[in-house]
Amino acid sequence: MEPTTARILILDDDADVAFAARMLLRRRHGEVTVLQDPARLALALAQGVPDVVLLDLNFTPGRTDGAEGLAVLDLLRRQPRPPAVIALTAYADVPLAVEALKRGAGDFITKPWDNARLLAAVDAALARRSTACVAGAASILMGESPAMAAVRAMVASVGPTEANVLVLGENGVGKELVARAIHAASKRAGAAFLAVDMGALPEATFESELFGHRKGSFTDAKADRDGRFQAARGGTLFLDEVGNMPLPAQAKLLAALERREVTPLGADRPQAVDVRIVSATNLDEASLFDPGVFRPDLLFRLNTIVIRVPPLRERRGDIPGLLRHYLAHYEAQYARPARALSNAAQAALLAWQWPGNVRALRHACERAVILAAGAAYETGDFGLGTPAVAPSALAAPALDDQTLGEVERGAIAAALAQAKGNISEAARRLGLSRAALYRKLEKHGL
Ligand SMILES: Nc1ncnc2c1ncn2[C@@H]1O[C@H](COP(=O)(O)OP(=O)(O)OP(=O)(O)O)[C@@H](O)[C@H]1O
Repeated sequence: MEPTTARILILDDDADVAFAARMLLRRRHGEVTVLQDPARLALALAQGVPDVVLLDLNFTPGRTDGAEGLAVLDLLRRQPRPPAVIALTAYADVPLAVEALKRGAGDFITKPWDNARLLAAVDAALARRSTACVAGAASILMGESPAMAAVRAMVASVGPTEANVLVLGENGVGKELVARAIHAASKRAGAAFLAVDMGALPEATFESELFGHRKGSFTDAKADRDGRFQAARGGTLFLDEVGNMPLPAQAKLLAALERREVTPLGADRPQAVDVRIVSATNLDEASLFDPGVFRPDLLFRLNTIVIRVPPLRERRGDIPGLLRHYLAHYEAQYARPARALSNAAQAALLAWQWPGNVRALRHACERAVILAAGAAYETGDFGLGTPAVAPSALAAPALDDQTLGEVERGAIAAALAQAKGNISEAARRLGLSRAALYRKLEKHGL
């Protein structure tokens, strides 16, 4: 797999830990640097702000209060374009990790980590980093269309309640932004918002990830560990891609939601949980109501309120505003001159089907800002690509005539067709994380 161009910084005083993380991440990412002394961070930042920082919260041996790490986190968050931060904590330190989440870290990993989990966390951080920049802006959910106004009105009215909300919509329509907006409008806004990709949780570790475990409950359980339900205590747990969970996992989630308590693996007593559940899926409603795909009793628990976010092609009135917003955003980010849209480009972008919705529009704007060379943005700068490939055209062509890129494009298109457009499922078939698959979809204009 080709490495990404992401810049990753590991801040950890433990040389062995930093070395292990660097070796692992270097296989997948372009630039991975290590700093063992936080005093040298200012100098490192002056040379460029990384995309992701893995931040140990305690540097001085013997210190466990996390004050040093939290101070570094504040410094990172004050950067003009702050990096995504993944806090590294000792296994017993979940309260400290939660404090880091409240102060702007995007995720946390407990040491010793699971390699697959660390790689997935970095991928997710890279994908979310851009969202976080927008989330910081005043207008989180942009769009002048009546459909978006209705979504915002729903968010404003259900946000302050404790009702569970299910957000429905295709990939890239803004479901996670809606979930964040609900959290921001709720009484829990000061506590953590924790997103979990339910479609990507392996069945074997599902319970321990969500509900935690006790030392010795399985071979690798070297210490007690809280799960996501405990970590989001007092806040909002965002169950993303909830429609992609296998049925046995659905039963376990249902039991936790019904009883409002979870039992960590190996524990003899359940623990009460205090989380508000917002979930999202890109399943169409026919599949969602198919008991062979999704348990009706679980659906009943999750969908107290349903918010449907329509695809961008059904609210084209939002396109001009989103284009203006993201072009200006990337012009500022890449220090590029402000350009107007040519009339032809404006017409083409308005007419485009946007199969990847707002995410694709956003990436198209980034690409145009980087590539544009003329006085105005032209259609070609946006790399709209060819319309979706028909599944019938996906029979594998002879390898001899193809470049590696074409083979990759074909494999991705075939996996998407087999997964009926379900991104998590296609990513699983390809052995990629969702974030990595999104990057490849952009690259190939799919
Ligand atoms: N209304 C909006 N205003 C501004 N930006 C938006 C809007 N909707 C989506 N975006 C941007 O589009 C991208 C995708 O949004 P988001 O991750 O919320 O979509 P999603 O529906 O949760 O996607 P997926 O189903 O793939 O998880 C993000 O970068 C987000 O900032």
